[in-house]
Parts: sequence; C-alpha cells; structure tokens
Amino acid sequence: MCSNPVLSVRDLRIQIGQQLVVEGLSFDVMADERVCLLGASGSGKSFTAKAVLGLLPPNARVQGSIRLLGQEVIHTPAAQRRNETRVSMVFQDSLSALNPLVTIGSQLREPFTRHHGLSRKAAVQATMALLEAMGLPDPQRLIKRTPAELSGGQRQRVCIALAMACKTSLLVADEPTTALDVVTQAQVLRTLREHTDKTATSLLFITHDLHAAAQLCQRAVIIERGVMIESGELDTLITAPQHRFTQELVAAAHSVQPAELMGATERMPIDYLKSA
Ligand SMILES: Nc1ncnc2c1ncn2[C@@H]1O[C@H](COP(=O)(O)OP(=O)(O)OP(=O)(O)O)[C@@H](O)[C@H]1O
Repeated sequence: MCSNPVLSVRDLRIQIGQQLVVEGLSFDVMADERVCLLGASGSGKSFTAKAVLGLLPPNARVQGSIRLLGQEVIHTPAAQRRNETRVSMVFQDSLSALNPLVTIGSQLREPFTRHHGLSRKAAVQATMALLEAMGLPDPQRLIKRTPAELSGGQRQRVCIALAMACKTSLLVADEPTTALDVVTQAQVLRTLREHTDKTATSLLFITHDLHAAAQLCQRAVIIERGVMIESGELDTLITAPQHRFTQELVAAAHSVQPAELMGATERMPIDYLKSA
C-alpha cells in the first residue's frame, strides 16, 4: 500500500446557516483502500461527501483541509478542479443521477470520448466491455434503453460503470444501495468491490448500514452529530466496539441475524456480517 493518502481530510468544519453540521473531522483514504463513513441519519455524512466532491451548496461555510493526491481542494468547486483531483461519484438515487432523456449508451460513451479522447467507435466498444464487466445482461440492447427502462439494480450498476469510466483515483458512493432490495444490494456491493479492486480505485463509502460496510470496506470512520467518535479496522470495530453508538450499531446488526446463526461461534459476528 502506498504511504501517501489519496484523500486526506483534516479538521473539516462545515456550517450551514447557523448550524454546525460537521465539526473537526479528520481521516485518510489510502491508495486501493475502501473506507466507510458510518453514522446515523443526520450525522453529517452527506455534507462530508459533498465537501470532498466539491459540491457543497453556496450557503455552506467550510474550514479545514481536504487534499486529493496532495493537492488542497477544500475551496475548489467540482467544476473548477484539475483532472487529477476529480472525484467520481455514485448516489443513492440512480434515476435522478442519470439523464432521463438520453440512452444508457450515449451517457456511458461520453466519458470515453471526453476524458480519454477515444473515437466514437472505440468508445462504443469500451462501453460494451464495461457493461459486460458489470455483469449486466445483453449490453447490445441495454445501450439503446433510457434509464427508466432499467431496473433499480441495473441502473445503479450503470452508475458504477459511469463512475469507473471516469477513471478517477477516488470514488465516493453515498448510500448507493439504500433504495435496493437485499439481493440487488448484494449484487451492487459485489460490483463495487470487484471494480475498485480491479482498477485500484480508492473508495469512500457513505452509509448507515454496518452490514453493507462490512461487506465492502476494510476501515471505518464512525461519526455522530458531525464529530468522529471512533475509527479503525472494521473487523476490530465489530468485535470490540468502544463507543456506545458503535456498540449499538453492532448489537442492532446482530439482532437481525437469522435464528440458525444465533450462538454459533465467537467469530460469528464478523462472519455473519460479511457473509451476504
Ligand atoms: N439546508 C440545510 N440547512 C441547515 N441544516 C441542514 C440542511 N440540510 C441538512 N441539514 C442538517 O445537517 C445535518 C447533517 O445532514 P447530512 O445530510 O449530512 O446527514 P447524513 O448523515 O448524510 O444523513 P442521512 O443518512 O439521513 O442522509 C443534519 O442534522 C441536517 O438536519
């Protein structure tokens, strides 16, 4: 693992109007690493993600430091960032993330022609290869459809494909599986895991779901009301949570485990959380 972080956040403080929504948050995401930002609803996860992406609303006041590959970007909006500090993203709502009027093929072709300078023909080939790699059936037909003509899981995998086509060193995924059923969630998490592995892309995964985090990430940063309360290897956080909120998260995840797994072994919590 490279010793320089891909993303380095220091003393991040975000204020919206009179409300302080993130207060002194610091964490790193290293090369090839998948880190989750885990917290309850309203804890400041999305504002942190928006700050990293350069997409904070105009009324946000932000302080601290956000470095991407060593370059300070905290006050640089997404549209003004240099190529090497661009971050790709996958959002919860795949329907509004895609242009409803444009076919999947045209939307996926664009990053290949715009960012990689491919000809139209080469971009079509790259698009097809990417859709196939995402495990999407019948890419020939899929590229002719508009987003509304796909299932939620297919659409989310198209969004991941779009993010991968942008070939950035960091991908931010903000609750990408929340709107999906359990089987499709597992498919989308697998796709994210395989493609970040294959392309050596670092991932910042925003979630309130410990189960999803355990399937995907090596490390977690846990926040409560905009403040980091605990961080470390996910395995350790699951087996020996220190903070009350983390203990509650782990207990809640255990309380929904299937009856046949109850009381199995001491290592069962991690095995169970990572098994889906
Ligand atoms: N426009 C706004 N003005 C002021 N405060 C806001 C605004 N939008 C959100 N907030 C507050 O900012 C805090 C953090 O919101 P944020 O969306 O980052 O939380 P989150 O952890 O992503 O929650 P969720 O999991 O529900 O998406 C919340 O307490 C919320 O009430």
